[in-house]
Amino acid sequence: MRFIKPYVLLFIVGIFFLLGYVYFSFFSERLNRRTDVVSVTPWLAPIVWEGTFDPVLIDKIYKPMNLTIATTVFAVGKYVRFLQDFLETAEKHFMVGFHVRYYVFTDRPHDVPSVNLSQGRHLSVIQVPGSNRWQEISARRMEFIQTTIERQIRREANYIFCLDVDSKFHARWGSESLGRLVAVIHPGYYEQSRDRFPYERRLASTAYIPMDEGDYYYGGAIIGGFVEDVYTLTKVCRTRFEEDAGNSIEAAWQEESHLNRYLLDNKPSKVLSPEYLWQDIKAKTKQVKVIRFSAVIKNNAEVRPNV
Ligand SMILES: CC(=O)N[C@H]1[C@@H](OP(=O)(O)OP(=O)(O)OC[C@H]2O[C@@H](n3ccc(=O)[nH]c3=O)[C@H](O)[C@@H]2O)O[C@H](CO)[C@H](O)[C@@H]1O
Ligand SMILES: [Mn+2]
Repeated sequence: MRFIKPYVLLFIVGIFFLLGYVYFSFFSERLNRRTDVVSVTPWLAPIVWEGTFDPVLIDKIYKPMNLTIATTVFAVGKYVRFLQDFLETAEKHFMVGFHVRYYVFTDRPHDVPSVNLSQGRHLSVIQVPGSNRWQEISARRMEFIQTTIERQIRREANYIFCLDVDSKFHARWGSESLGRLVAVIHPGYYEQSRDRFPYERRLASTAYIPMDEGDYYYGGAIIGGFVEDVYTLTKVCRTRFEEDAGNSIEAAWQEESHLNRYLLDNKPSKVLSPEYLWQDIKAKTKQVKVIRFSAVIKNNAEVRPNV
C-alpha cells in the first residue's frame, strides 16, 4: 500500500478544522454564551443579557404555569400623555402570551386613553391625588403600590412589575425577567465604579450607603418579583421614606435611594441588564445588543409640576 500524498493529508486535516469550527460556532450559538459581559452576580443571581438565555425554552417552562403578571404604572398630572405609547408598545412586546393586569394610577382618570388589549390582558384605573412636587409623586408610588397589593393585587396576580410611564417597549420583555425579586442596573452606571454611584451618602437618612458598600446602582424605574416580595420591599421603603420625612430629610433620589438601600440588604434573585432600562437620549453601546425598554426624551420643565 502506498502512503497518502502530503497534500491529500493536508486537505483532510483542513476539512477536520473546518468541521470543528462550524461545530463550535454552532454550539456556542446554541449555548448562548456571552463573554463580553458579566452575566452572574457575586451571589450567583443571573444578570439577564441578550444571548444568555433561550427565549423559547424559558417560555416553555413558564407558559404552562398560567401566570398573571401585574404591572403598575403611574401617570399623574401631565404624565398621562405617556400612557398611550407605553400601553401600545407593552401590548406588542411585554409578556406576550401571559395574563397581564395593568394598574394605572392617575389623578386624571378621564384622560386615560383606551388602548386595544389582547386577550387575557386587563386594565384598571386607580385614582390617586396629584401633587405640586414630582419628587412626592415618584416616591409615593411605594405607598400606593403597597396599599393596592393589600387591597387587590395579591389576589389577582403572581408576579408584579412596577414601571416608569415615560418609556416605551421596543423588543421582547418576557418570562426571562421573572424571579422572586428583580431589579435593573441603571443604564447610566453599569460601566461606573461604585464610588460614582449616586447613593444617599448622608448618615441622617435611612437610605444611607457607605462609600465601600453597594453592588450595583439600580434604577427606580423597574421593580419586580413575586407579589409578596415586592409588597415587603414597598412597605419597607415607604416606612423609611416617611421616617426620613419626619426628620426633614429626603434622600438624594427619593424612593430610588431607598430601593438601593433595600436591595443592598436584600439581594435580588435576578438582575436585569440595561437592555431593560435604556434611555433614548443615550447612544447604544456594544454590550447592549437589544434595547427592550427605554425612557423617552422628555422636557422635565414642561411635564413636571415643579423643577
Ligand atoms: C430611569 C429611572 O430609573 N428613573 C428614576 C429617576 O428619574 P426619572 O427622571 O425617570 O423620574 P420621572 O420624572 O420619570 O418620575 C418617575 C415616575 O413617577 C411618575 N410621575 C412623576 C412625576 C409626575 O408629575 N407624574 C408622574 O406620574 C411617572 O410614572 C414617572 O415615570 O428617579 C426617580 C426618583 O427620583 C425615579 O426613581 C425614577 O424611576
Ligand atoms: Mn422616568
